[in-house]
Amino acid sequence: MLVNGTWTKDWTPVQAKDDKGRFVRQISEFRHWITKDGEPGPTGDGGFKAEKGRYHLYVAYICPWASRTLMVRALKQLEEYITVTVVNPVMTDQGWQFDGFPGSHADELNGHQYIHQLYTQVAPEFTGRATVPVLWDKKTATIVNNESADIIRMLNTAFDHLTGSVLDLYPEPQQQEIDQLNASIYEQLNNGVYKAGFASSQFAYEEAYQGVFNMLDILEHQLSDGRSYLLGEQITESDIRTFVTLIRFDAAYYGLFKCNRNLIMQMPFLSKYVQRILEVDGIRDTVSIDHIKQGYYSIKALNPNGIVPVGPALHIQNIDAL
Ligand SMILES: N[C@@H](CCC(=O)N[C@@H](CS)C(=O)NCC(=O)O)C(=O)O
Repeated sequence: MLVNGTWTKDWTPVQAKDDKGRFVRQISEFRHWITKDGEPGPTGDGGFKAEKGRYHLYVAYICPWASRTLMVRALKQLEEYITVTVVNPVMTDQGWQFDGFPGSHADELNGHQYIHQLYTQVAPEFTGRATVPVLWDKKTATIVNNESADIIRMLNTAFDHLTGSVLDLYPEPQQQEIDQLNASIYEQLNNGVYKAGFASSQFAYEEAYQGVFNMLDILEHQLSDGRSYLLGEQITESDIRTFVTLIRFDAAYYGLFKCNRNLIMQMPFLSKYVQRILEVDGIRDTVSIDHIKQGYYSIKALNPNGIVPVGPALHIQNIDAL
């Protein structure tokens, strides 16, 4: 991580833990919003008007938080509006690195070797972890936002007048329901798998494991009435947040993070749901199972020899082509 703008060696995945050995995630620092007219959003400063070609996303295919921004970019037809750089999936002792792996890119925009250099370019005294996603403003050469929850919400509306997109992932009448569902999905599932994987006590691991499968059971049940998406026939933010964890589950979390009561492919409604979302236009391109496996299994603290398991055989259609 960066301390007063200087990279401290020996990257470790655990950011902080509480007195019971629970994994604690860092709060994101850059919180400006792109808006239709450049007016300030709910947090941060104004000046970030929606414009074609002005903004850029730095992402990792391994990262569920970054992937949700890619999903919304695809669903909201923003591919022509926001450019993307994908980092190398294998974490180095200087964190995320550019280039050198099939499917990853050089940093053509800023010419850096590591993501942490973006942070110090903008904030020379930055202290904290250099995370992806990073939403970058090419015009003012700064970080707009590094919190994926904000990024997916701003992308849902800010460019609609330019793109003509009518898809609303956070429709007004369902906002309360979506917020409630998102909160439990985040706590028990999205971050729950990390809490299981990075637990530093048996207690913290088991608590997280229970949460993960409790949430999966709830979602499996919710889908069992035949609905297409969690809240009905319309895809929403909650589906995006759920999908990014489900698509990584069998390939990485089941093994590496010890979330091993069962695979997602053993849960019939959830497997069909994953397949359904994967088939939505543009989504398949946001997933790389190769990056996911290589990336997670390169976390030395959990897998010192870096051996990547061959299985499990994934029963998701066409997943091998990803
Ligand atoms: N709150 C952030 C979390 C992002 C995050 O934790 N990203 C991880 C990858 S999955 C990261 O970049 N970690 C690098 C590090 O911790 O040094 C978001 O949702 O945007």
